[in-house]
Amino acid sequence: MFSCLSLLKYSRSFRCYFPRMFQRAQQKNTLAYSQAKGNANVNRDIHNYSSDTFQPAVQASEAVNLPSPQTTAPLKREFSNTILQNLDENDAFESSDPALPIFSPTDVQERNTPDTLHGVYIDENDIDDDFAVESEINQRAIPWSSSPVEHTRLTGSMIANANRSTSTLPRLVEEASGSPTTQRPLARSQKNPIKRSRTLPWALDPFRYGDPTPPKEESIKMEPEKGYAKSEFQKSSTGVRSISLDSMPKSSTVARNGRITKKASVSTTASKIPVDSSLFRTASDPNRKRSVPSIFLSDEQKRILDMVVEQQHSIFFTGSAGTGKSVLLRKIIEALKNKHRKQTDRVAVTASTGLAACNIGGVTLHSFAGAGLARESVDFLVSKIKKNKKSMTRWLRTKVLIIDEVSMVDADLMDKLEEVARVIRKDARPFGGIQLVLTGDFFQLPPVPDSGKEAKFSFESNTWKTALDYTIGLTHVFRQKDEEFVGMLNELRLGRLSENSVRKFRYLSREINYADGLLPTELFPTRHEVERSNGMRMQQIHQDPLTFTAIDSGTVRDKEFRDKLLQNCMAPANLVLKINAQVMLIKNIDDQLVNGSLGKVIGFIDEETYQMEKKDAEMQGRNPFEYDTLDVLPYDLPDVKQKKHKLLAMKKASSISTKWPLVRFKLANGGERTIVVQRETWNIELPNGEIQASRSQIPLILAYAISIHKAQGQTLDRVKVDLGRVFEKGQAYVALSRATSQKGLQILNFSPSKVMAHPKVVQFYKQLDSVNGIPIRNENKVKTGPFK
Ligand SMILES: Nc1ncnc2c1ncn2[C@@H]1O[C@H](COP(=O)(O)OP(=O)(O)OP(=O)(O)O)[C@@H](O)[C@H]1O
Ligand SMILES: [Mg+2]
Repeated sequence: MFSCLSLLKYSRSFRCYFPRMFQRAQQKNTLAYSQAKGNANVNRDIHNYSSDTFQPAVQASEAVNLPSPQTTAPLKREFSNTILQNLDENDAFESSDPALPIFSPTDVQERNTPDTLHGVYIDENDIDDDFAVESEINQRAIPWSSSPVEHTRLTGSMIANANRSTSTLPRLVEEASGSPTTQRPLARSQKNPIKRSRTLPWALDPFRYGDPTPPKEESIKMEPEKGYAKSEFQKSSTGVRSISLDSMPKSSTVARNGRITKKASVSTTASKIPVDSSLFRTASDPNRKRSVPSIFLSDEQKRILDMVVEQQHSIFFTGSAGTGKSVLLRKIIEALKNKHRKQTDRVAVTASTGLAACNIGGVTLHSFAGAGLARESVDFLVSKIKKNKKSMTRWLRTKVLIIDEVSMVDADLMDKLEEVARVIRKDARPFGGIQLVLTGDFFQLPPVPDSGKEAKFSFESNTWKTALDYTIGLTHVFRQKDEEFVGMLNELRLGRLSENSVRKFRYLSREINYADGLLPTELFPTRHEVERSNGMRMQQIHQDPLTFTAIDSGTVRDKEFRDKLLQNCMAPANLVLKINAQVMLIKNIDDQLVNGSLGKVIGFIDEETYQMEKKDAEMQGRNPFEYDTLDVLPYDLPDVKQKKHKLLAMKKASSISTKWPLVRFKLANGGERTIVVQRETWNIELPNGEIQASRSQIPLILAYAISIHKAQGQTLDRVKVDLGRVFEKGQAYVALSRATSQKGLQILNFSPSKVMAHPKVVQFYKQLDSVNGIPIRNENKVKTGPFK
């Protein structure tokens, strides 16, 4: 009788005639599932934060009686909540008040408008379905461009703009993708049943824990291939069931012996690269390396890649700043898109904030969901999504949902979207069977709460317990090579500093004089301070400014709305440069010139002048542009006739041609390279390939100052941080962990009270740690237990 009823409940006609009841039954089902899962999860999870990194710091802090975060927390919490309640995501860490990060009542009111509180989101009704797809025209690649051809592809209205301008950019058109077709909800493959075990038996890093000094040899031998090993559950002394990654089945793609060569790694190549004597590398240069730096994933990164792509597990991977989360995420996206290359809309690339989304070429989680700010009930959100074909299709087609910077996603949003997914996809499994790939570091910037509410971290959501198969931590810090500095940053991360570290951080207040004259980038908590600092520096340069205006395009035609989407983009709408201005590259160009590279504008140049100088230099056997500014060029020529000819040619060329900044970059190895910097593209792209908004701009920003919010994710060789106005938990850690070394870091107003870790986060990571203990590591071999 009971089973007959159950059958009836799930039959098609039952669904048709009693949809609410069906929905409730599904929810009940999942709730039961969640409860069972939740219980199982008491014993859950992984860790990576061995007591090596946690405990000594804590004890040391207690020993010297430093103010703990707990003692200062209530005041700060109140303070930061006041601010956070009234901010949108872009302004969350950037007050408009120069003195203090507090807002005036009008500011608060303005910022409190519903559509700004959660930053950018897409109202699907704003998108024109009938956006005309333009055909491919003139694919001529520019031979002297500093940009890879694929970065100069134009879309939509960009083409019209580009055609109107005198730009010599190649007129390429993105191949437009058609609207996705609605399909039946697809469940996750039955071949990959969801494993509900929690693990964190992570390999301790050979560099950090085995031998503190990196091996001298050219290559570092990683674990030998073990092939497919049976998943092996082990019981720790605390009764925790853990599964070792080492015993996870490995696919052939990543099970191969991982050999990381120093040469291949960005972080280790620098000292080996000779000073670039050719200075110019143009598209026609055979030696020119294109695209992003070639990075070989470490063994732990490869395993996560495998677990996501081949084994299709739902995963949260974390790790301290600089452990390569973003590098790994980009590889995961690439691999998943390749895997689903015929149906790329199966992979939804999203991030909690517009800035993070723009950095990975995705959309915000809100935009993906198509549920606006998602403050309403699940029923309301479901009906809203159902009314919009595009949103509906997205929910039905998505197989993998990637969320970057998940530390800034609120728990309530997570739970709502999880339920929405189940209801819309008519699939009672967590998140309607969508595979989740989450990444971020909860010790960095926290979620922005709704007005009047306290923000809850996503790890506090029910979804966290039910939808994730594994929580995995990356342990090897790539950004800093100095073990001592890594240790100090770890203590900072936890908000517990030893006396020794406090002394060392205080010592870093000293002035640093850089022989080459390039100044460190200053990081500030508020946007106002950033603008003031950059403005002041630019004023001191007595040169004519040149403004580079971004060419924006995309399927969103409403300019205001598109601007809003793009306001989080690292590339500004208007870039004002002057000769001698200090700039920072915001895209990876090749192995040497990467996001964060510092340089100085030495001139503005058009193609003809560039080619002419290159030719002259070749003929004279010298390096082209070996002068401080372009002004000296013609006068340096020995022959008067030649000089005159050149001046005339330059005049002619400059009157008709677009000029680009010629920038002399400082390389990590101490050398220099001078390149012409051309436009690159940033896209805000929906899973179906539709580019909602696109910005084509010179990949440079003024490097005198940037906000801590914008610096999140960056790697910087020269940094100056004033902690005087830091007001949010995680801010000091985010700011200081951008630096690659103590040598290139100056800290003003350091105080242990500025170092605040959220107690819930400390607890979250501590729990993970104390549940599973430390995996024992023996040489290069990872042991699966027993755990302490
Ligand atoms: N496998 C690798 N080999 C060599 N270098 C790497 C590797 N992975 C990451 N890196 C380098 O380490 C630095 C930090 O990487 P990444 O920005 O991905 O770290 P992250 O964990 O995302 O840091 P954050 O939390 O600060 O955003 C970058 O310079 C990156 O190029
Ligand atoms: Mg990152």
